[in-house]
Amino acid sequence: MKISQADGNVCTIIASNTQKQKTEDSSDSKIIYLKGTDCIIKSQASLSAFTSYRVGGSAEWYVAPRNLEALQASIEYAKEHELPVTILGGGSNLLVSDRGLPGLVISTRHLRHSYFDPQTGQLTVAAGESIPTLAWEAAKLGWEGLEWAVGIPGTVGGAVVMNAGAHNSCIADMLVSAQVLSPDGTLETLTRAQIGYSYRSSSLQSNQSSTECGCQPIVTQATFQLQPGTDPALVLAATKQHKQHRLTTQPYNFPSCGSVFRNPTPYTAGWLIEQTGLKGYQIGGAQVALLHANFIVNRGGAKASDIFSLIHHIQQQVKERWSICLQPEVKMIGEFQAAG
Ligand SMILES: Cc1cc2nc3c(=O)[nH]c(=O)nc-3n(C[C@H](O)[C@H](O)[C@H](O)COP(=O)(O)OP(=O)(O)OC[C@H]3O[C@@H](n4cnc5c(N)ncnc54)[C@H](O)[C@@H]3O)c2cc1C
Ligand SMILES: NC(=O)C1=CN([C@@H]2O[C@H](COP(=O)(O)OP(=O)(O)OC[C@H]3O[C@@H](n4cnc5c(N)ncnc54)[C@H](OP(=O)(O)O)[C@@H]3O)[C@@H](O)[C@H]2O)C=CC1
Ligand SMILES: C=C(O[C@H]1[C@H](O)[C@@H](CO)O[C@H](OP(=O)(O)OP(=O)(O)OC[C@H]2O[C@@H](n3ccc(=O)[nH]c3=O)[C@H](O)[C@@H]2O)[C@@H]1NC(C)=O)C(=O)O
Repeated sequence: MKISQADGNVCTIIASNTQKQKTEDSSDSKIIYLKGTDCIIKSQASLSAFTSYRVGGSAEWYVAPRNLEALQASIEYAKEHELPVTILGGGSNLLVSDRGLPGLVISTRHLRHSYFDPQTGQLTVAAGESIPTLAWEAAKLGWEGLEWAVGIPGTVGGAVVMNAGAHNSCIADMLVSAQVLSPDGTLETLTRAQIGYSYRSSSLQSNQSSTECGCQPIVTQATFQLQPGTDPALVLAATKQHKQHRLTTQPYNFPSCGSVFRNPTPYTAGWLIEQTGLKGYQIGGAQVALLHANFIVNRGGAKASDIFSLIHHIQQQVKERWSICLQPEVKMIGEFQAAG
């Protein structure tokens, strides 16, 4: 991002009676420093680099707070300016519109800390920590419980909200509690039972990612119950096996969001899509993966609209052939134009 220093266009705006923010303008971007924090809010920040599909337009405003205070200040800023808020974790389950997102996108990727408590076997981690990194760290310590999670390239927050899972395990199996920042600004600790989990679903998932003037509950931290005390070599071996299985059954060589659709019991989406003859089917740069039909991969230069159109094409074809409506697991956010 270019910031024009030459025109010296630095101004101060009053966001509330008590808080001042400084802004620097340039022709194509603007930066706002939130007073009392090390937080910078940028305008027109491209989101494609922050999503695993590598597509999508820009956030009207973007911030990546490094601590709870900065997160709260960001939310206050959004409220004061009546900006809708979208929460971005690792962006590995998101399809962001080519037109970008209005309002403030809050990335949790800089909310970092982790503590493995050997007394309790509990792992307490901030929302922005990487799930696969934690899985490898736990394995190296000889702690069992997260072997299945390698290869899921998301954050703790995203995994808690999505109830990420693989190989017959999921986050709900090991979550003790999650710390959540509510839209009214209060912090509360929710137990697994309070979160209400089911397959790839939780009560923390909002219907819309961008909510009007305010935001969805934000997971700031989670505690998982693991089992310490195993020979690290054994846990590492199991973890490597899971990763290897993924590499042979799922396409990791092109950008994707993992499974596009939830599995409709008693079928699997991949099987249904393959049996419908759609493997390899392509719209623009978006393709039904050859290795796994429930993955759509960006073969290069795909637009979000290509992926969106392909999702709809798959749904239509599978409905026609099997009378089954595939439900997307991927969260589509921003404006999309349904095909006629
Ligand atoms: C190659 C590949 C393999 C994958 N394999 C699997 C798999 O095996 N199993 C599986 O379950 N998933 C898998 N996924 C999908 C994805 O990684 C998971 O859904 C993951 O949990 C998403 O986490 P994230 O941090 O990237 O969330 P994002 O994609 O950033 O966000 C997902 C949703 O959660 C919300 N959100 C994110 N963080 C927070 C927070 N802190 N507070 C509140 N809301 C939040 C967002 O607003 C959004 O609605 C895969 C993806 C890829 C690319
Ligand atoms: N198709 C897609 O759209 C995308 C796929 N991916 C894939 O998702 C997976 C997860 O990605 P990513 O989040 O980068 O996590 P990785 O699993 O690649 O790495 C996470 C951490 O774990 C460590 N680690 C990795 N392998 C081992 C090992 N064998 N032994 C010990 N430590 C290890 C890494 O250390 P070190 O840094 O030392 O290697 C790193 O710190 C990867 O397979 C990646 O290729 C990721 C993003 C998008
Ligand atoms: C990747 C994700 O999660 C994955 C998770 O990694 C894996 C491993 O546990 O199991 C689920 O996939 P999946 O049900 O497709 O698992 P797989 O073992 O690959 O396939 C299931 C069955 O479908 C068949 N299959 C799969 C792909 C395909 O193109 N054709 C096909 O016929 C397989 O032969 C197998 O009999 C999760 N997907 C869902 C929607 O539940 C994700 O959620 O993003």
